[in-house]
Amino acid sequence: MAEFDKTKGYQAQEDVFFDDGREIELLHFVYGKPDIEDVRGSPSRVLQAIDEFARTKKYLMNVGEDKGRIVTDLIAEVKPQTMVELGGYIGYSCILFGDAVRKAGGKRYFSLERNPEFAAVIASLVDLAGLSEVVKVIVGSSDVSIKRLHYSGALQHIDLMFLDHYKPAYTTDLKLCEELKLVTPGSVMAADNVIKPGNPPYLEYVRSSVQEKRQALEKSEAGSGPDARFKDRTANQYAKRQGQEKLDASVKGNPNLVYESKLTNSFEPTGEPDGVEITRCVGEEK
Ligand SMILES: C[S@@+](CC[C@H](N)C(=O)[O-])C[C@H]1O[C@@H](n2cnc3c(N)ncnc32)[C@H](O)[C@@H]1O
Repeated sequence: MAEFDKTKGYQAQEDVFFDDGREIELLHFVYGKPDIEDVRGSPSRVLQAIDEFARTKKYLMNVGEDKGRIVTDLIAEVKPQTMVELGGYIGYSCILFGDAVRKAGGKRYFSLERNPEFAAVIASLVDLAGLSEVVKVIVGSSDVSIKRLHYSGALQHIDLMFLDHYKPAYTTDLKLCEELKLVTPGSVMAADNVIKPGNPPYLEYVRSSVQEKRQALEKSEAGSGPDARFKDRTANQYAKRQGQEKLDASVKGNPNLVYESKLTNSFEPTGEPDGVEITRCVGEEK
């Protein structure tokens, strides 16, 4: 693994590091650039402007360049027709990966974002980047949006999914996608932040054999709260807007799907170690 380039480090993450007005400040920063007309229509220039804000003004919880490259390489390999991201924030991953999907010949990038203010920021920056034909921003909780997109026929299969939202929801949303047959053999998942802050229940699930998953399902007593292995800070990250989060404990998934899963180590844009778990669905046992 290459070293982290300290000259590119984001500002340090504060105690309150989002939803304090900085997302709108970012919009003013980007649209106030003297060369804004050269930025228009250029995904890489929009990303540069976002990075500049996060390096010189305030931290932003973006995937960043290093982990971003892991996923853009994956997009070039998988060539997804349809890619879904869970958690869009201000649109960094959406612009980086939506552009990569378009370059790889793909048709659709769905960005699912629960906070309507953040979703509006994503839509504005996606438009600025000239990606509105490929990217659809979907406002709402990921599980509700996945179901609606599925039942409306707008989403029939997920070729590649980037998980980067409420950490305890990674496993329940993956299981939901399995149940709806959106994730089938051939689907690939890339999960962010599996080192920082970490996601033991998700890693356990995607690294389990079919046999282990069937056994776990038989003795499953999952409640609607987050798994106790998450730290309070992670479990309550969105409490300001959401209060006590509830997860759908009735979602069983499809334990018969065979996964091959591997961690790629990398860095947060601040330079802290993190990793992306890449999981390939390679078959289904009957
Ligand atoms: C780490 S940020 C996403 C960063 C983004 N993927 C990037 O790299 O540019 C997580 C985002 O997920 C959103 N989020 C959290 N839980 C969600 C849920 N259940 N459904 C949809 N969005 C959610 C938050 O509002 C936040 O904007």
